[in-house]
Amino acid sequence: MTKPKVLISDKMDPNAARIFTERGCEVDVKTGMTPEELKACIGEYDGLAIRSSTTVTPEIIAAATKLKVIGRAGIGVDNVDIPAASAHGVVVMNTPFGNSITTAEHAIAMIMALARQIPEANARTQAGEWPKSAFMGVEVTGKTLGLIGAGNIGSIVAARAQGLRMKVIAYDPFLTPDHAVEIGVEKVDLETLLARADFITLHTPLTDETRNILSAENLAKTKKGVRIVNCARGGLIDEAALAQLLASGHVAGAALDVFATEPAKESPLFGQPNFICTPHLGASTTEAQVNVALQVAEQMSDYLVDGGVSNALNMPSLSAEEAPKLRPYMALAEKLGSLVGQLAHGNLTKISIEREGAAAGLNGKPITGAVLAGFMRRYSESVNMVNAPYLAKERGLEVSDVRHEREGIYQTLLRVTVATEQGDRSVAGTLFGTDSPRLVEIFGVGIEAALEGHMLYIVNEDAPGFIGRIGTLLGEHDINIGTFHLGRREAGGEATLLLSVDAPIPAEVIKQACALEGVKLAIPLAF
Ligand SMILES: NC(=O)C1=CN([C@@H]2O[C@H](COP(=O)(O)OP(=O)(O)OC[C@H]3O[C@@H](n4cnc5c(N)ncnc54)[C@H](O)[C@@H]3O)[C@@H](O)[C@H]2O)C=CC1
Ligand SMILES: O=C(O)CCC(=O)C(=O)O
Repeated sequence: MTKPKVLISDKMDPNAARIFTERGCEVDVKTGMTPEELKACIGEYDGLAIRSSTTVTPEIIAAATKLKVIGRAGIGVDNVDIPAASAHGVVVMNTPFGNSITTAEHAIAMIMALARQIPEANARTQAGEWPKSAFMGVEVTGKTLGLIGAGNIGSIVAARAQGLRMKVIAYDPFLTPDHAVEIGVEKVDLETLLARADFITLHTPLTDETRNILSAENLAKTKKGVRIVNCARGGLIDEAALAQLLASGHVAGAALDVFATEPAKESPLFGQPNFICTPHLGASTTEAQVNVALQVAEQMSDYLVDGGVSNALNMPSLSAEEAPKLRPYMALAEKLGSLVGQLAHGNLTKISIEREGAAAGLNGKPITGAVLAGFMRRYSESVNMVNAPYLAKERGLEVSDVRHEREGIYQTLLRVTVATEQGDRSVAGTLFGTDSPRLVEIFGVGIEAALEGHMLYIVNEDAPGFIGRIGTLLGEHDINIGTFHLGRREAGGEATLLLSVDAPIPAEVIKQACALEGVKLAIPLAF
């Protein structure tokens, strides 16, 4: 088996390359590439591991014909076009906790540096000035810290700030009152935070809602003498307005680790009084970089080697422990989805997945993803579990997942039903022996078969002589029958025949099969 190939395109702790190699991947490390260089080589790789320097645009993704996973050794994924990745079936993962302590500590360091103007005092002292009377700081004890965003990093900042005896208030629409109590912060609205905070720190992702959250208008509502820290993302603050307020003295200090445009080579903020900045160093500690490198390499290898999915932003999680148990179900689910997609006609707008017996106790999302991957193949060749739910949504397909704890005849069963203009059509399957996927029912007819390779589905009048006729037709065209399965609801009604053949059946032969006496329907299938 060929090894999955991974490209590390940003500076990353060497532990990442070590883990990839140990887990059976081939690794190339190529940092500092231009977008054109990346585009030229990305087609070779199954995995791409990045930090913040590589921007993964739709053009890069379009060129990444083998790519299965993008791993961000860090938290923010605003440098990855997730909709484009999803549409191409590429999983995007991050490492949501590996650098949070480090980034929170950077924010605290910024608060302390601003309170005592340490960078400027340091520079002027080393320049031989000894400017003792030029610097009068403020204590942080007893001051109010306003957090905008109280997720992982915001919560750690809150805990550290409480240790410094600050009062912490937070604006975060998704912070529950219970969690606010748990982390010891007062939940407030943005207006209140702006009016009350002596220090403001930002800890949100950059989204349409948070972009420019500290706009000129909102900055003007802050308390005079406020100090502002941004170790989250550039674009959260109006930098020009902040520069003006620093110059006027309304804002007593600002510290930015991140800028709207990076690398920030020039800015209206540079040179303003009590302005401090660092070049996106929030996550730059030895500890954090080892954490995120190990984690991203483990996660990406889990996916490329074993199919485990964790911390994916565009796919349900599937732990490496869970993956082996779910894999046969996902194989069955994909086959049933594919079968119903090949058999049902017309405009299909509803699909339902029922899990019965043992299957009811499993993680349903990967099973649903696999059914959709099989089903959506009727519309597009390049469908997988990542892009199938997006394509289904795009087509307005209503998807439901229903669990039945009861066991029927089978100890475990998956049933996939589509709503067609002629009514509901459903197929069902189970796992046999060593987890081998088997069809057990097709459109209400009990029929037991493995869904593999090339097959032919026939509905015919249940009358003597038909098996001979179809056998003769296939034999005349040198088509060898592998397996043969029959089923019917009642004698003398309609019979269903499902057979496997060793090679694809030409369209002309299908036409002749349809013309055989008693045949109502003949559809070639492929799995
Ligand atoms: N400077 C650096 O090197 C680093 C920067 N970061 C940045 O820090 C950000 C925060 O990271 P985490 O705390 O781990 O993320 P998180 O997802 O745990 O927390 C983000 C919080 O922002 C809140 N939020 C979302 N929309 C909001 C809005 N409109 N107003 C107020 N709050 C809102 C969410 O409810 C959530 O609680 C990341 O998105 C990343 O951009 C992360 C690591 C390093
Ligand atoms: O990788 C880095 O240095 C930046 C980290 C970061 O911004 C993040 O994790 O969101």
